[in-house]
Amino acid sequence: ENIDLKMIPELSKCSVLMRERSRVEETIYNMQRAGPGSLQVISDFDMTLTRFAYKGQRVPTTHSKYRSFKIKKLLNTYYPIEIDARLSTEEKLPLMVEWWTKVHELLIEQKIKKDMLAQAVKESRSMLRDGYKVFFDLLSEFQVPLLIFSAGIGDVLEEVIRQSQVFHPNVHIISNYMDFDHTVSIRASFKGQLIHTFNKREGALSHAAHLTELKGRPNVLLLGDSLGDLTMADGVMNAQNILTIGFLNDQVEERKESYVKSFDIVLVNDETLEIPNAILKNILKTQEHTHSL
Ligand SMILES: Nc1ccn([C@@H]2O[C@H](COP(=O)(O)O)[C@@H](O)[C@H]2O)c(=O)n1
Repeated sequence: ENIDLKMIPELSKCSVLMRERSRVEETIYNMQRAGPGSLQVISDFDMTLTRFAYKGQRVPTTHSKYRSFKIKKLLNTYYPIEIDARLSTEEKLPLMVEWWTKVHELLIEQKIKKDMLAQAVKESRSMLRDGYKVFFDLLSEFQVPLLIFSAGIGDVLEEVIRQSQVFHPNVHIISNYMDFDHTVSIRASFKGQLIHTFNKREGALSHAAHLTELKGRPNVLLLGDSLGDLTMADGVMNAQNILTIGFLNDQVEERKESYVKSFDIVLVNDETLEIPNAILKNILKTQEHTHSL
């Protein structure tokens, strides 16, 4: 027994691609039956919860809030490598570590002050995707944990969602955090193990797997914009139903095939959270699960 996807008319839009429609139907149906208590949402941040572009211009990522000429130069060198469909993940890995390490060093050199962070975010052009409020508020209302798993900068990410007034208690974050040292001079280094686009599996196993708030929730809605994001649910114990949604923001023709092969639902050049919201409303607002109790 499956749900009828006509119940979610948004999925018929031409920007929505599905490899196996019946699998999507079955997974949403299973999630609906199991109800909110079985669900967790795991999402990437930059270019997944935030917009990729606005009015033809790239929206800054958490790293680029502190944009300097050198950081921009690194972005121009390494971002094309990150999204190059002709390179394997193995080939990209050392280059990603190199990129993140260099940028973190540059950020440390900038001697960022913790109390200047809020102002920096306020002045930046950071933008969550349209529909973000519905997304965050809905998950909060139904007490569904949202794990934001980001290779960006945690302190900046937190400030973006705080200023957007959606940093609800059900939000949990795994990211790269700056280590502010207030005792000597205010100086920043980074805490813990580096997270980049293609090592999220390690973070999922070492951190996400131990978050008590996520335990006993075998159904996962996963949102990402990179193939590396697909490993974010690898730490989920006894997973039952995983529905993956991939935002294909850039290099669309070159990457379409691999995205459709890898994600259950692919959203092409969609700057909104309309589709995840429609699916969540269907899963959470249906009365089905109450009948099955
Ligand atoms: N110096 C850098 C390094 C990375 N990025 C981009 O940020 C994204 C990582 O954050 P997620 O929340 O998406 O995990 C990554 O995809 C890079 O493109 C950057 O802008 N500058």
